[in-house]
Amino acid sequence: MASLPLLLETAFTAHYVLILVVFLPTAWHTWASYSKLADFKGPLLARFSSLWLTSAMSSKRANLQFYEVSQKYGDLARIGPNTLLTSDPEMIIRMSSARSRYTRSRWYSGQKLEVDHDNLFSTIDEATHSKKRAQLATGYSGKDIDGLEAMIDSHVIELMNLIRRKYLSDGSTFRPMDFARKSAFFTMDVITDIAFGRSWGCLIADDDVFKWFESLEIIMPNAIKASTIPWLSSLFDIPFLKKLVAPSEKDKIGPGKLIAVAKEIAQKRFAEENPGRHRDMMGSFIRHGINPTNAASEAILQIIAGGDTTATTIRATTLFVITNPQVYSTLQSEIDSSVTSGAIISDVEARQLPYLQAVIREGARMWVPATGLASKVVPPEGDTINGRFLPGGTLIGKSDWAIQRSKAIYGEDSTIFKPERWLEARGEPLEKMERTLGLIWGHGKNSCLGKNIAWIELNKVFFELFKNFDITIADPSNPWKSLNYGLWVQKDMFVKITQRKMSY
Ligand code: HEM
Repeated sequence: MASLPLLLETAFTAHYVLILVVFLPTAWHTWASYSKLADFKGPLLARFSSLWLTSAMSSKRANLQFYEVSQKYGDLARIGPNTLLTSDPEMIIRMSSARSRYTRSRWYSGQKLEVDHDNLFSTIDEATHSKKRAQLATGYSGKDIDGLEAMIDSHVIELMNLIRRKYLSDGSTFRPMDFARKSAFFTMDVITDIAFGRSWGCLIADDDVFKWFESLEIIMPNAIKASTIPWLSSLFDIPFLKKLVAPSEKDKIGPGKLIAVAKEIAQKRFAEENPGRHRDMMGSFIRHGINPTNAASEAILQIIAGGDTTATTIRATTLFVITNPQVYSTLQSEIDSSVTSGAIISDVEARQLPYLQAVIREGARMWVPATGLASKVVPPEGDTINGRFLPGGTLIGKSDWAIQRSKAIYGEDSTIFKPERWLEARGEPLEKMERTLGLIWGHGKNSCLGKNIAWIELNKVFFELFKNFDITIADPSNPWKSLNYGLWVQKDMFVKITQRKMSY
């Protein structure tokens, strides 16, 4: 039988071995990652671990957490052992300009929907990304697509018809409408029409066809968390885990259904004799050399990238307009004085209405639709910004709320909704505002390809909504549920809508 001293000695030895094998390497690793960016201030937890980022991404108000950090710790704040947050517009431009040596981080690879296949957005390799962008750019510009505007018009008409059919209130009857859901139906119908050549018909059915939005509310927060938090994203590198959580083409609803539809449509196209002859988005991609697998992936991406982002701008801008009486009446006066017929306004005409344009810009500024970190990687040789050295491999994400509420750029009243600022500013200050607002779409080699399409939708939908209807928020003390995960989950925005009398 072992003696007591021998047992104690063994226990002590094991203890030391444990310290040597586990504690010291962990301590060394923590110290090494802390000291790499010791120069940059940020929340205490963030200096040593991903815990701060994990908690921010789980808070449902990540945009505000980033904003607070930027305000407290300045232009380059530390939000993780290897992650900085920038609120400097020039830094965003520097990282994404055409010749920049900064690259896309693993955050992007978390944005793919299909387990084994990258779309444009989830592609990290710079050369592959720029080759794909070149194949897709003409289609996205709208130049290759016949009848883009007429198609968007048809969905604007469906939205107006839905309101008239089911949601018009009058003196004695209140028919509340969830504006959050219906604006998403509108953008979904437009984007599925663009991507697939036929819309999902959410507005006509007045239904969440294929339970897309229901599924998105569950999937989106987790997907964005997984791509933002380094330890979570490494978990999903394990093929078994990846397969377990990824959507399946066999699903009858949600993202799995979307993948199945996209693949079916791409297969049918490529089975045709001359698949590139169609004058629609997929036809354009095919003419520019895309293969069948990528054609399906890019159609899926359009829906993810272009549906809810545009819907967020429609909801937030509408909320700001209808809760600002002076803005509301100025906008309606401009609209009323420019109406000449019952037809849907053309994009060209809408772009000439200064107050409408100012309202859309201000709405997009106040409520940035895509607030994910979208972090870029400092090139291996490092970089020096305002005399501070950024080690190679550091991740740099963006703080949209801080950028778009900058007092230095937008003025002392930058936190309020004031479309007039776009009409009052002149010269260099206006140029700075425009350049900074442009960053809600990203910049340069990483910029949004759907900007033009989104702007056409916004122009038409606001003009027609405020031309035809008076809209008030049903419960001003609780206007909507708006949760931020990098993208937004917005719901329960109930409004009262009444018909306006037309004078044309
Ligand atoms: C208000 C509406 C929209 C906003 C604010 C928006 C914003 C953005 C942002 C911030 C990015 C990423 C930039 C980066 O990586 O740094 C992006 C990428 C992208 N967006 Fe949009 N977007 C909108 C609408 C749309 C629409 C309607 C479409 C499709 C028709 C679209 C298609 C894309 C695509 C394909 C990319 C990937 C570009 C790439 O990786 O090279 N977006 N968008």
